[in-house]
Amino acid sequence: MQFGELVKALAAVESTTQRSVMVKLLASLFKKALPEEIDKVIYLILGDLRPPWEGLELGVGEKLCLRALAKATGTSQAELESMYKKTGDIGEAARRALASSKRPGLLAFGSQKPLEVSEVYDALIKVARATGEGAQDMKIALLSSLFARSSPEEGKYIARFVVGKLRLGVADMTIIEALADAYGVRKEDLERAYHVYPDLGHLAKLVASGKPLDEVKVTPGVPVLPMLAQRLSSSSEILAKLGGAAICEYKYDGERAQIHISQSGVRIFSRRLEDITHAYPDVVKAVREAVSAREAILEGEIVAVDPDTGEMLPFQELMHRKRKHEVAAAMEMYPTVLYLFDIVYVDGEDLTNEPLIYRRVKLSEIVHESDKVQIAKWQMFDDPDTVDVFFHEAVSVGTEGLICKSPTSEYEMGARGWNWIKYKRDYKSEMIDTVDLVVVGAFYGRGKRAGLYGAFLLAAYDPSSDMFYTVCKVGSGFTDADLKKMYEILQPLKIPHRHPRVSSKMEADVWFVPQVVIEVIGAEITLSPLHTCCLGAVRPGVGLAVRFPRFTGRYRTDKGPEQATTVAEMLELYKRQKKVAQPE
Ligand SMILES: Nc1ncnc2c1ncn2[C@@H]1O[C@H](COP(=O)(O)OP(=O)(O)OP(=O)(O)O)[C@@H](O)[C@H]1O
Repeated sequence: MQFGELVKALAAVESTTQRSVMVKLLASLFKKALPEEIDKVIYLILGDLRPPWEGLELGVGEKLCLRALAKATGTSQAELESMYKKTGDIGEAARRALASSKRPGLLAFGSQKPLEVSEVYDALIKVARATGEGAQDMKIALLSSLFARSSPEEGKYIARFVVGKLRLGVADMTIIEALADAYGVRKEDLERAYHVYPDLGHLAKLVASGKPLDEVKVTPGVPVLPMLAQRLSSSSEILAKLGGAAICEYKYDGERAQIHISQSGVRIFSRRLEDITHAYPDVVKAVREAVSAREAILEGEIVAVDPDTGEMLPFQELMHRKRKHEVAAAMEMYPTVLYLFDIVYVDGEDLTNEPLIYRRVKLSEIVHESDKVQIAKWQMFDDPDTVDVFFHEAVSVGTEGLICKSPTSEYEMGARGWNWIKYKRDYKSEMIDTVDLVVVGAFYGRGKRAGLYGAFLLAAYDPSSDMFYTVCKVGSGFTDADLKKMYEILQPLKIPHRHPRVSSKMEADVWFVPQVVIEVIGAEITLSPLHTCCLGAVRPGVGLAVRFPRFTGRYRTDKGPEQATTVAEMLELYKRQKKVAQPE
């Protein structure tokens, strides 16, 4: 196909206001393409040389494009820049420059063979693949000879394409419809294939050469469209919707990761199927060590954790991974844990049609849990009250709530069905004041904190029973000096068992006589079945906990344990918290 033909179709697509006309225009263009070039036609229309998840980038900025144009047309760069500024469209600048060009040293346009789609595509691939030393000059040379051979109208689209501003508004679904129309295949079949193998160039080639779409299979290295969740706000509704029983999993607050293990190594894809492997070298390494499979596709959530305590941090802390040059530092300051919750494929076996409960078994067979790779915490329930208790536990330890799943459901690629239902809070609260809590136990530290305590179990005081009730485990906010000091002041208070005046569901590594009081602040006070403070006061079976607690740095030596924050004050603080609406 001549490139001019594609350009004519693009101009027509651009001028139409009707989506149905757009589909028709694309369909008639596709009909004219040969099977060996249809993929190139499609990639050019979509504005990416390869499916985006392959991560091939042209590496051409506006400056470079203008330099190539200057070289091809003999127009000065300053003039090109001012044309661009005036029109706001690099394509228009290219068109004008080519139209008025004297084409120095080259044949006049029209006296040479017209450009073919394949030639343009192949040249652009070369531009993309030029890397390393001399890459810039190479890219300019390749582009300028492409411009030199193109008509003004062709140059317009090439310029827009290379700087990533094609902006035709053609979406993947538009292409799917046009392909269905052009080749007489069912749109649903194409959609299904697309969920399994989201590469429209590849699929178009199959249909154009008359190959059946059911040959398209789940393939390690090629991301599948992720299964998504609906949302409901009560556990009874959720259980009813799921037929009475549900696998409930912690809903971790991090970045969704589709992890592919194949011959070519480990690759990680985001929720939007971008290749995010470069941001998580630590996850790649941990997966290699923890997963025993030659090939697999796993699904999980990458969560930032406090390097000293291993406790989960809010999602925002992952943002430090987004800039390439910051990844190494971010790995130190914000290490991650990968929580795996599904498996789509393992060693030649496509698991998408297997029930979740079976996939869960497979997952635990091939994953050997470590500090860095764990299986998402889950439990099966058929009673709304116990779901709620699990939900409060999940929130209090720093997750967003639960994802409740039908135990018998398949892995539905690309679907937001009712087999996965998220259960989050509508409101988040904000802790309005610090609290002074008593240290009743401690947990041994790891890594930098080895030999000291890594976290402490804290309690509030109840004057009516003269007992201490636990309310959080805190490891954040302590400097190295603080940790040493804590170890020293607690040493004489060590006892071989829980103090009789302490009520706790948690098992600490070390117990103390309740005496030391420290000041703590948290993100909020939540319900939690893990702690005994105000147990049953708000809901049966659950107490109160400080979520994301941290030491403020203040030792309340002025306070004895009986002057610590009381359980009644905790309840009051819980009730008086500011509620802020949770974004969807
Ligand atoms: N155990 C789990 N099972 C499935 N997803 C989980 C789990 N834990 C955390 N998640 C995350 O929760 C996301 C869905 O919920 P959420 O509402 O937070 O995300 P969203 O981007 O707003 O919605 P969605 O991804 O459904 O469009 C999943 O995409 C996944 O990243």
